[in-house]
Amino acid sequence: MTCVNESCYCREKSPAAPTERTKVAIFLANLGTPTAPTAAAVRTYLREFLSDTRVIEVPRLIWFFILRLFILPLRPKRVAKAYASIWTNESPMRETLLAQVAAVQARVSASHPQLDITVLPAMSYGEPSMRDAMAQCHAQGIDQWLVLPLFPQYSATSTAPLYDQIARWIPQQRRLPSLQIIRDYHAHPRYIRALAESIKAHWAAHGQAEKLLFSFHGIPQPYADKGDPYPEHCRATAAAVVRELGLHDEQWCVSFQSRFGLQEWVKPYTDATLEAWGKLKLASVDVVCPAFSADCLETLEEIAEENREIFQHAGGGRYAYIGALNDHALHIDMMDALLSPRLSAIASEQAHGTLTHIGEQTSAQAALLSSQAP
Ligand SMILES: C=CC1=C(C)c2cc3[nH]c(cc4nc(cc5[nH]c(cc1n2)c(C)c5CCC(=O)O)C(CCC(=O)O)=C4C)c(C)c3C=C
Ligand SMILES: [Fe+2]
Ligand SMILES: [Fe+2]
Repeated sequence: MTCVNESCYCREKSPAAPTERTKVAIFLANLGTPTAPTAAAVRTYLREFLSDTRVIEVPRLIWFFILRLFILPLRPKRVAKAYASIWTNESPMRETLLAQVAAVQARVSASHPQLDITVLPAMSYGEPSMRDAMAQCHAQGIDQWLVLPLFPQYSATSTAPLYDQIARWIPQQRRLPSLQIIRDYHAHPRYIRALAESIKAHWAAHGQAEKLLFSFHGIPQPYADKGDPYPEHCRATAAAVVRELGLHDEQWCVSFQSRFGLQEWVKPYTDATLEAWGKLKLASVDVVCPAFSADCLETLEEIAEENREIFQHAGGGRYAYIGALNDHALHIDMMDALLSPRLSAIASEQAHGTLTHIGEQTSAQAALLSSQAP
């Protein structure tokens, strides 16, 4: 690999061009989903998911009994039915994650041919697991890892479990990789643009509703009170998209969906908002769910079906769900934009070995050097 800067000192002084391309792993990580739309598979999934202390902060012993006596015996049957109603050959989330992996693999391999990049699917709960993905990269001797959790807004309940899994893996290893985790991208211009364009495309095809509802997955209010920045990230995402769309205040609203358990969650609630709008005889509403990078149970069933029923039963008119970004080209562009600077830095290191890149000196440094030249 030769340096692109013709005047660079590394062209003469750097070690011989490496014969092997640096191996890089990109982990595209999402929450996880059951392996089948059956009560047994949903039980296995919920047991793992709801045993995570990041997700459930109830004291362990109390939660052990609630989970085993009430939730795992009762909930899977009902939730499996909901999964069955959205299942294709696969869980939509897993199917989309695999499509995203294939699209990102094609994109980054083309844009960084000097690197040997492997893009892998990974999930916090269920298969393919983050643990297995890490083991695979380790076995292949991949020393450069980039982790992209597909949660645009950071939450201790969604993003942090991936950090935890990596942190638990680290003490078991002797040879550790170089590691970068992209914490969030809730205000990244490419993400905002992808969302705004998907909304505009929906309006072009179906017309614009009276109101646009940004419905985000909720978290319990006490978690936010203790410092989880997630609700602020959600509001910032919505405000940025609204700026891009040029909407007035009365044309849009933020709400939070998917409550679980008895405690208070971040408000306003999506179902209560839609019921109130229905009672006000709102003629039309569009709902978009920016926290979900892939369509899943919470969008295809809860938003597209359950909440439509709530709105229209209360007296509301036309109801449309604007699908997640999934593997749309602008979403893949966004992932490429998040990854590319990091890949370029690795490629640059590969080209230069450990040398400092003096070709990138500031003009002041350059002037000083030339004035000192004999
Ligand atoms: C206290 C419980 C939960 C918190 C906190 C929570 C946060 C959270 N979740 C997502 C994204 C998804 N959650 C999904 C399903 C789901 N979520 C919970 C509970 C909490 N989530 C449960 C129990 C379930 C399973 C379904 C059910 O039993 O109701 C999904 C869908 C997965 C799928 O298979 O399709 C997603 C996606 C985020 C982003 C988040 C915090 C910000
Ligand atoms: Fe150089
Ligand atoms: Fe959830």
